[in-house]
Amino acid sequence: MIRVAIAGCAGRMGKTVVEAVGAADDMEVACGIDPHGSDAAFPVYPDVEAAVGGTEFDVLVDFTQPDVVAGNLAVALPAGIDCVVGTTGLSNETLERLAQTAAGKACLFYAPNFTTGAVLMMQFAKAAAPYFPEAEVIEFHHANKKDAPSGTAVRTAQIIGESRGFESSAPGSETEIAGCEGARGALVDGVPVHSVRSMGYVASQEVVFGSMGQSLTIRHDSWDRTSYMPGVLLGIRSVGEQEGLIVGLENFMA
Ligand SMILES: NC(=O)C1=CN([C@@H]2O[C@H](COP(=O)(O)OP(=O)(O)OC[C@H]3O[C@@H](n4cnc5c(N)ncnc54)[C@H](OP(=O)(O)O)[C@@H]3O)[C@@H](O)[C@H]2O)C=CC1
Ligand SMILES: O=C(O)C1=N[C@H](C(=O)O)C[C@H](O)C1
Repeated sequence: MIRVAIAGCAGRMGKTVVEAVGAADDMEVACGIDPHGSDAAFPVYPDVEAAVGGTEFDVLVDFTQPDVVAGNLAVALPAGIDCVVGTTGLSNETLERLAQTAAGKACLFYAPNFTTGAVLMMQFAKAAAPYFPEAEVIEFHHANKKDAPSGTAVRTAQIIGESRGFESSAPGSETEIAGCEGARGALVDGVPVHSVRSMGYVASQEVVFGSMGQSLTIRHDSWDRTSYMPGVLLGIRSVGEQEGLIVGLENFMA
């Protein structure tokens, strides 16, 4: 049995992870971590330090918020606890620094998106990028999302920037004639990224490539948070055999 602690267990993703872990044959919810607690059948602690002191567990899953996750990892990793992180907003440099605190005793696995569809969208974008001088990302999320742009959009833009190997001919975030600031999006690694927030969405993204006379649009939609659960469970099952920093679910997909 893999004993799993879930940080953010009372949140939108945390609740779904509690159900998925509880339904899996090879794992159990050891405890939760959330400032408001819950009426759950497992202990819920106010912070990770209290959880480490109060309950034994093998893996910490984190779906909290950008200003919380680094503190959680700074406690769990030096204690030798493998971490599966979905919380977005941490830079690559911060992830690398935190992974080093595990000193080879634990794995830090971060996936900006746990759906297979979004991973494939990013891989298709990587393949397309060298052939199109123009690329833009439009992401659509529910109105309660705290960060913008999304972690998936940032990762997609980084992949496009790395893969295309040339400077974009897109105008970037400037317009030739001054209009409204931000109309051309935020530039991430030379790729304009546009963030839409509406109660109508869970999470969607379009990657729009262009060259003379043609465009290619790659789109992914998450309609329900259960879409992330196979990826989260795969991460929990995989980290025990790993150490150091691993970024992206593609590392574990067969
Ligand atoms: N990688 C992926 O595939 C996905 C990543 N995400 C990311 O996961 C994160 C969470 O998203 P979502 O579930 O929608 O957010 P929610 O706001 O619904 O959930 C976050 C939970 O964490 C709680 N929390 C706040 N502070 C702490 C703390 N110090 N310790 C433990 N828990 C704390 C919050 O409590 P309170 O509300 O009281 O502050 C809340 O219950 C976001 O960064 C989002 O981008 C989301 C979906 C998929
Ligand atoms: O906050 C969300 O909901 C999501 N966050 C992740 C992100 O920032 O990319 C993953 C997914 O898009 C849902």
